[in-house]
Amino acid sequence: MTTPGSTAASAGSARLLEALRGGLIVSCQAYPGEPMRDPRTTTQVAQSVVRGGAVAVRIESPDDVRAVAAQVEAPIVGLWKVGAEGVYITPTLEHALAILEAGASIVAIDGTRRARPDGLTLAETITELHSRTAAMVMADCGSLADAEAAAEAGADVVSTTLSGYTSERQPGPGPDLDLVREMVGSVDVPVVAEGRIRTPSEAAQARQAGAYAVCVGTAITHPASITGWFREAL
Ligand SMILES: CC(=O)N[C@H](C=O)[C@@H](O)[C@H](O)[C@H](O)COP(=O)(O)O
Repeated sequence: MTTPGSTAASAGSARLLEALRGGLIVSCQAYPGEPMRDPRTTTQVAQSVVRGGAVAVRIESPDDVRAVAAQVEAPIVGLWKVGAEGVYITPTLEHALAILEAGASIVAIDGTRRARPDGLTLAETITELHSRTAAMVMADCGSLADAEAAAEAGADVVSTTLSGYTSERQPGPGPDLDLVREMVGSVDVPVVAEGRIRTPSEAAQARQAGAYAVCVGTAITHPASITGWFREAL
């Protein structure tokens, strides 16, 4: 049954999706122990990428989401990484709720078919998030089968974020454009191309492959990696 609250939530989601259509989402993340891992720095990076035309920012951890939400009007795709192996991207319902509470309007969660640490299924997690909040859920997937299962489980958006980082697909040097094409051809929710997009030309190719929006992180916001690419070329 549709309630007034759910109608308002779906109108908000439709507006948000429209704002993302064809746009660039920039992931602004610094990893534990790195010099730039500071909510104030993340906020300045987020402000800079919005100035450059990002339609949304992807921000990790409650502290960073809270800091960015206070200063940046662009929508936040929030996530919380717990560890770096297995199910580590917003692994539980509680992590997802904390990220939304901090100010994200979309929560990115592990969208693979692997067992989750809190014992909930992906479908149960998404159902709870939809019933308790007005937020949209982005499922970070590693394969076509993940994306199909995530869309079936109620994800509002699916992404290629985990391609090459689970056992299902080999990581290439660049983005997994084949997976973008496969997902676009198979699921009826928006597909975000994310992962190893290094150049404007690759971002454009992802759009041509059918991506609804394109998310770039390292190539824009991680100076240590970018410096390494240049150093290696010399
Ligand atoms: C696999 C994983 O944990 N990806 C993370 C997800 O938030 C980030 O470390 C990436 O920077 C992000 O996906 C953007 O990708 P790229 O930095 O390649 O443009």
